[in-house]
Amino acid sequence: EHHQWKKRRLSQATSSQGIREGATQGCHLRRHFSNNKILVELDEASGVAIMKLKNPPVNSLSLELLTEFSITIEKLEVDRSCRGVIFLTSAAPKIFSAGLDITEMSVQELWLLLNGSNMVTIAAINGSSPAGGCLMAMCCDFRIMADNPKYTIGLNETQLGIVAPFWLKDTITNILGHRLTEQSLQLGQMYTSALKIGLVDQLVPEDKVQSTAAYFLTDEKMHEDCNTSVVLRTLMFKALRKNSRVLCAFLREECNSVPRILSNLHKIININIYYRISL
Ligand SMILES: CCCCC/C=C/C(=O)SCCNC(=O)CCNC(=O)[C@H](O)C(C)(C)COP(=O)(O)OP(=O)(O)OC[C@H]1O[C@@H](n2cnc3c(N)ncnc32)[C@H](O)[C@@H]1OP(=O)(O)O
Repeated sequence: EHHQWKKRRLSQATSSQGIREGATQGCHLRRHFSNNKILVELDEASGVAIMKLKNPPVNSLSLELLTEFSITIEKLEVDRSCRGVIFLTSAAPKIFSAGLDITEMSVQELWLLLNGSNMVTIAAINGSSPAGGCLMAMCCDFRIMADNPKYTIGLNETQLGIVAPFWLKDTITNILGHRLTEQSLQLGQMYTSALKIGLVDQLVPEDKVQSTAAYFLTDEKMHEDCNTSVVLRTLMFKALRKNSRVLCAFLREECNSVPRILSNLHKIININIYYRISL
């Protein structure tokens, strides 16, 4: 299975299909990376990359999508004009992702990539998000979801007869805590009230999901959050997850220079770039 994935990945990387420079819109230079299943729009002025899944009808995580996902993340990781933010969202209405395409490959590579990423990642969940769709969102640093009672999110693996592996359990435990995770996995529960249990960070009207994700990076949001930038918060997260002393020391050093950082968002962005390089 892994061999098949590697083979596909290699052939797609070498064919390099669909990478093109986009047009200038106003004074903002936008670059579009596009392949069959993933659309990326990178705004060079803000350094914000929006990554859209487009695998109709339900955005299932097929082998092809997962392969393109890996290639895209790797490209963004090394792209200096991407200042570390992805809004992961769906190009289709109503469904964020139906999860793994059951007939195909493991989703573990996606988990490794998103968890190991040095970029700030935000899931803009604009529809239902069962199983692998939920996993993908949980691997992001923040989750913004459309406020629509028809949309559910959760790990329904048990209902499908799949035993959740330890890494999936650990991911949800980090977010929900131990007891709620047990309940959630035992029942294979899908939630309509994901905010209440903390599975998502914010519910917003459907047409505001993407703009709210974008707002996370602004100075206003930083001031709202007690003058703590999203980048520093994310560094803290990642340091905790990786439990790395080096990373914690680096974070402490950056926190000491907060007043200097606060005055200028670009400095924060530079820190993030430095952080990425220094790992
Ligand atoms: C050990 C490793 C752990 C990894 C953890 C991850 C595991 C997984 O992700 S397993 C997959 C779990 N996914 C689900 O349980 C989703 C099941 N689907 C749904 O709940 C719904 O389809 C929906 C809410 C996503 C969408 O509902 P709706 O808009 O009503 O659309 P339909 O149900 O009519 O579906 C349209 C079409 O899409 C096909 N489809 C749905 N889900 C998947 C899928 N996961 N993979 C492939 N195809 C899927 C569905 O069969 C329909 O096809 P047609 O009948 O041919 O139109």
